[in-house]
Amino acid sequence: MSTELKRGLEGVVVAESDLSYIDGDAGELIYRGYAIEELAREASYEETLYLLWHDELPTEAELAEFSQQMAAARELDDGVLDIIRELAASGEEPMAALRTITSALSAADPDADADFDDTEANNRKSRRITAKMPTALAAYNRLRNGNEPVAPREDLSHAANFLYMLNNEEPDDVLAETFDMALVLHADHGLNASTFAAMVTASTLADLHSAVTSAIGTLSGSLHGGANADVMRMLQAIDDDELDPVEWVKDAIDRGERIAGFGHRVYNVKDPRAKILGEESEALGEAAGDTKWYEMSVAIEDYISEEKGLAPNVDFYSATTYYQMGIPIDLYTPIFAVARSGGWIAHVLEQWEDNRLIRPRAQYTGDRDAEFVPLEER
Ligand SMILES: CC(=O)SCCNC(=O)CCNC(=O)[C@H](O)C(C)(C)COP(=O)(O)OP(=O)(O)OC[C@H]1O[C@@H](n2cnc3c(N)ncnc32)[C@H](O)[C@@H]1OP(=O)(O)O
Ligand SMILES: O=C([O-])CC(=O)C(=O)O
Repeated sequence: MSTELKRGLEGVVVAESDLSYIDGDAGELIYRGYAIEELAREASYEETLYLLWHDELPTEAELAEFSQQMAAARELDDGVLDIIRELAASGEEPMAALRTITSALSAADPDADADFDDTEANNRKSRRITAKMPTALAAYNRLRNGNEPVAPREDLSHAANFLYMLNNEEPDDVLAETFDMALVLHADHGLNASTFAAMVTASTLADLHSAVTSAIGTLSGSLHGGANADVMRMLQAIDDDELDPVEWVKDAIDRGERIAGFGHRVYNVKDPRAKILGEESEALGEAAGDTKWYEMSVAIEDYISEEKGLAPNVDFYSATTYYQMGIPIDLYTPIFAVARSGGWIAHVLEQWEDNRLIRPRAQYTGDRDAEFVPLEER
C-alpha cells in the first residue's frame, strides 16, 4: 500500500471514464469526443444530456422522443410543492433549498426503491431528477417573492422552459439560446469535487437521489460552484463604490484574499468555458448598449493573469452573463446544479457499470498509545 500523501487528491487517478476529457495545459474540454466549443454552439442541453447518458449523439427521432420524455417529467408532486412553499417562507437560501428539495423528490419517485442496476428505472429517475430540478428552483424563486409558481410547459425546450417558469414570460431566442449554451457548458467536467461526491455516495450503492443531493451540497462551496455568485457580488461592490476594479483586486490580493472566478485545480490556462461565456457576456452587453460589466471583468482578468499568472475559470464570466439576463445572483449556483445534474448522473451510472466502494485512507498523525482515564478521574 502506498503511503504517499496527496493533499486534496491532487493528480490522483481514481476511475476510468468515457465522459469528459480536460487538457489543462491546452485549455481543452471534450464531452465523449466532442469539443465543448462545438457542443456549445451546435447542441442543445437535451442533446448533450443524451450524449452523456447514452454514449452517443441522438438521431432526430431519438432526440424528439428523449426531449418529450424530459418535458413530460417536469411537473412537481403536490407534496414537493408544499416543501418548496415552506422553504421559501422560511427564508432558506436557494442552494440549500434546492438540496433539500432534490432529496425530497425521491419521496414522490415511483422508482425510488429500484435496484441500483435497474437500467430502465435509472433512465426514468435520471430524467425525472434533471427535469424537475429547474421546476423546483423556479417555483422556489417565485414563492419567495410572493408569486405563485408557473407550471412548466411541454412545448418549450429545457432552457426556455426554465426562463419561462422563472419570469412567467417566454424568453426571446437570444435569452433561450444563451441559457441553453450555459447549461451545455456546465453539464460535465471530469471528477470535479461535486461529481466525485456523487460517485462516493453512489459507490456505497446509495440511490441516485442521495448521490445528487450529496453533489449539490458539495457544489455550493465558494471554492467550487459558489464562486459564480461571489464574482457578481464582487463586481457589484466595486461598481457601487465607483472603485477602479484593478485597484480593488490589487488591494484584495494584498490582504491575502482569493479572487472568485480565478484559478483552477486542472487548468493552467484560461478555462475554455470562460472564453465562450466571456463572448456571451460581451454580446449581451453590446445588445443592451452597456458593456460595463464585461469591461470591468476584462480589466480584472488582464491584471490577475499578468500579475498572478491565474486565469479565469467558468464561474468568472457566467456571472455577468446571468446578471445581464436578469437572473437573481443567488440563483447562479443553483443553476449550475441544474446543469451539472446531467454530469453527476452520467458519472454515477458509469460508476455503477463497474462499481467498487470508494474508500481512501488518511495518514494517521494522532496518538497510538494513550492511556484511558475514567471520566470521574479526568
Ligand atoms: C466550477 C469551479 O469549481 S471552478 C473554481 C471556482 N472557485 C473559485 O473561483 C474560487 C477561487 N479559486 C480558488 O480558490 C482556487 O484557484 C481553486 C480552489 C479553484 C483551486 O485551488 P487549488 O488547486 O487547491 O490551488 P491552491 O489553492 O493550492 O492555489 C495555488 C496558489 O494559487 C493561489 N490562488 C489560487 N486561486 C487564487 C485566487 N482565486 N485568487 C488568489 N490566489 C489564488 C493560492 O493562494 C496559491 O498560492 P500559494 O501557492 O502562494 O499559496
Ligand atoms: O473541475 C473542477 O474542479 C471545477 C470545475 O471547473 C467544474 O466543476 O466545472
